[in-house]
Amino acid sequence: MTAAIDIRALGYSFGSHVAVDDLTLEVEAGECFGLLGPNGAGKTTTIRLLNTLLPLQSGEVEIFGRSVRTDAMLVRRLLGYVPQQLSIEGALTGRENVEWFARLFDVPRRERSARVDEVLEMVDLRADESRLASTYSGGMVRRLELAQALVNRPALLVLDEPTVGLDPVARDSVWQRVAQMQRDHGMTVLLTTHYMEEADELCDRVALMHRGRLRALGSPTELKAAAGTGASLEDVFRHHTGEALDDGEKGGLSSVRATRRTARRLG
Ligand SMILES: Nc1ncnc2c1ncn2[C@@H]1O[C@H](COP(=O)(O)OP(=O)(O)OP(=O)(O)O)[C@@H](O)[C@H]1O
Repeated sequence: MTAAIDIRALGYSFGSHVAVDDLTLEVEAGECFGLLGPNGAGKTTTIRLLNTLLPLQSGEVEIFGRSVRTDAMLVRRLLGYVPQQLSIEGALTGRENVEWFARLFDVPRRERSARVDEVLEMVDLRADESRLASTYSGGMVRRLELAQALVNRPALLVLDEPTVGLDPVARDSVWQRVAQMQRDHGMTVLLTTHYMEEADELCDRVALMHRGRLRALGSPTELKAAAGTGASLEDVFRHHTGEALDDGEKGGLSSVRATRRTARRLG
């Protein structure tokens, strides 16, 4: 069966700095797959390579058998993407934001209105669709971004740190939506998160990245069992790298959390 994501010997450098180093990884169709690691591990670079936002330097990536190198337009049609940075427009209403994406992704004109209704329903924002997005809470903004990413009915949903900076209730609500959509639509989901307990609960398999390299790959249960009795995914990471997960660069996890917290409300 064709893999949803097939990454082979992927490498990417910013000048002399190696961000992704010989990464080989397959994600199966229908899987919820977590890419985990501290700041600077190379997760966002990997995601930007597979969603065609960065050009490949070395290695190959195929999405459902389509090469990102030669079939970039087809790959984009297969993908929904929620980036780390906010991607919604505060001066538009929630509904207008989703309509804008529907146009951008060529959802046929006569289907647009029904599709927008459908995704706003999925993320529970129908009642608030006429409010300006600048009045939304952080959790509502993230759910609106999910609706945008889903409006072209992607086979693969890619989420880069979708819940960092949100409070536990808002995080839970975003994850519940993702899990439900995956169940209901058989979508493949690739996500990055700093929240190990969530990765543990949601992901069928995870890859631990550290300094651009793959350090461990497997189901959370397998990885934890191999790291010792009672081990958590944090322990698994320490076991494979000798470092704690929040020992990354740029001030580590707390600085990213702070960044997202300030970005929580638009306007
Ligand atoms: N545009 C850029 N120019 C130079 N270096 C970059 C650039 N983008 C990323 N890097 C560097 O490449 C490495 C990998 O960064 P990347 O953003 O992929 O990591 P990450 O695992 O996603 O971390 P984070 O959670 O902070 O986004 C880091 O050392 C980072 O500083």
